[in-house]
Amino acid sequence: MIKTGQQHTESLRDGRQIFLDGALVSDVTTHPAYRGAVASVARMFDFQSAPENRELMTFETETGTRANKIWQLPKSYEELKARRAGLEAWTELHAGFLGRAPDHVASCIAGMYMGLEVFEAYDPARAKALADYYRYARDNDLYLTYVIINPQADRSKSAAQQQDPYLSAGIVDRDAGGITVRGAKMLATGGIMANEVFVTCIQPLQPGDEKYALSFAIPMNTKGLKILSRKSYEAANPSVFDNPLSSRFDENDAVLFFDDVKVPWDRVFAVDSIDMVAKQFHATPAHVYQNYQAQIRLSVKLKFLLAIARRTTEINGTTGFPQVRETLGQLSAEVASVEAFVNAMEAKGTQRGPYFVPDRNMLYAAQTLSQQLYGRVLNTLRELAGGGMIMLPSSVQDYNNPEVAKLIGKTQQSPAANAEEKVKFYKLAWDAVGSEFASRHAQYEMFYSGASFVVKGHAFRTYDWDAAKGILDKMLDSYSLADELAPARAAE
Ligand SMILES: Cc1cc2nc3c(=O)[nH]c(=O)nc-3n(C[C@H](O)[C@H](O)[C@H](O)COP(=O)(O)OP(=O)(O)OC[C@H]3O[C@@H](n4cnc5c(N)ncnc54)[C@H](O)[C@@H]3O)c2cc1C
Repeated sequence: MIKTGQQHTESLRDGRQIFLDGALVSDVTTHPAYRGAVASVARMFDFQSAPENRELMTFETETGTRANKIWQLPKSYEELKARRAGLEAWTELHAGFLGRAPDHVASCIAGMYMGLEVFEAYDPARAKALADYYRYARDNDLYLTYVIINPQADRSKSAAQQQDPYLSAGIVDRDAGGITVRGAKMLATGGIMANEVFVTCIQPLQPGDEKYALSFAIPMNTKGLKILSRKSYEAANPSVFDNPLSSRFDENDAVLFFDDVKVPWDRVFAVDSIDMVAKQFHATPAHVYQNYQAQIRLSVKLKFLLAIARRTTEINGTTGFPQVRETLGQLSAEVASVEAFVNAMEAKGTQRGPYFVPDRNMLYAAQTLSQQLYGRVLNTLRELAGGGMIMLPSSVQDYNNPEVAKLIGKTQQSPAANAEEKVKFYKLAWDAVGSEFASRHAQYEMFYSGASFVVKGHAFRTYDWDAAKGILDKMLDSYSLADELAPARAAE
């Protein structure tokens, strides 16, 4: 099934329990805190279902139906590239500002499915649940989010050692029908407008944490699932002209609380096994595929920010200054490096059984460097802009006052844009660089794939140290103290 925007939007009117500002949200699709983001996701579904995008966005499944390429299991380098083209086109619709657009968790579940034998070795019943779920989610074109982190409380203690044993979501009961889960998870980005959530734990669990070792997926309207939304930037910034990003791409992040939620066995992919919960990400292509998607998204977003940088200098008449050109050159090289990493992940990809998997170490190198890069890029944009992003009308309402509108026309001048164009551009630039929405994005890019020490740990573990060591050893082997002293000793 290939959903339209309308079909997806309707699917969200399902009685889910979202709490915002102390109240229960009755309809996420019309609520002023979320409707802009919901409409943006609807546009993505419309794009994928447009007949002219059929080849770009969809593929034929083994049963002869079409599905979005986000669910595809590439068998070759060429298929991986073709899948990337679909993901890139989709990302351009939101310029990379929907971090957990439907392609992220779909890539994770597809990656888990590519490693189905790991689940089969663990428990054939759980492997069947995963395989059935992959096909179900794909064939119903579901938008999935995930919560894979236990809530922050005392990070020096394990999940079981926290004061409240059900702070982190854990199993409280089980019977022939399934498991019952109680406790919280952070942070369901996009959870308010996803169809289902994949719940598990990616942080290393300790012996004694077995009840937190779970892996399952459930609909967002499951009884007992409470979605505790963060502050809505969209609600605070309803004008598209004033805040073109906050008003339309605030995907939201929510704490999920599982209030004795019943999960049927056919939705449970792992349980009780600390080992399997780790393996589902790292012994299958899941972690690689989900984060490969994230780097594709980031490369689109960085190109968008680079274009803002260039436009800023044109608007301000500074492009010709050598120092400014140097800054733009540096920025463009940094942005190109992320695209280069995506190409390298693909070019160095390897066959894993029937599937083609992007290179793990190239991915972790990209993640390590791009976590540091994002903040630097924002800072460079601030440096190029000066006060232009601040010297702006207070809101679109200023244009309703003829006297103020005239003064705006007089004071907003540029060699490359008229007053309205200049204001329009700088409001967008500020929303990308300096608004509360932008600040949350800086936090997102630093943390969505784990704290930096975690990501660097992956880079350390997967680097081909032997190859590097071989070069060093060859050099060391090419000389010795004995060789150096030999002529003198021979002459003695
Ligand atoms: C905007 C945003 C959206 C997110 N969306 C999602 C989502 O959709 N789904 C999801 O599951 N998660 C999501 N997350 C959570 C994200 O995965 C975590 O923030 C990330 O894994 C880091 O975990 P943490 O926040 O608990 O930080 P912590 O693990 O508490 O780390 C914070 C800092 O504490 C220090 N620290 C902590 N532990 C150690 C240690 N052992 N050794 C050394 N230093 C340490 C480091 O300085 C570290 O940077 C999101 C986070 C953000 C900010």
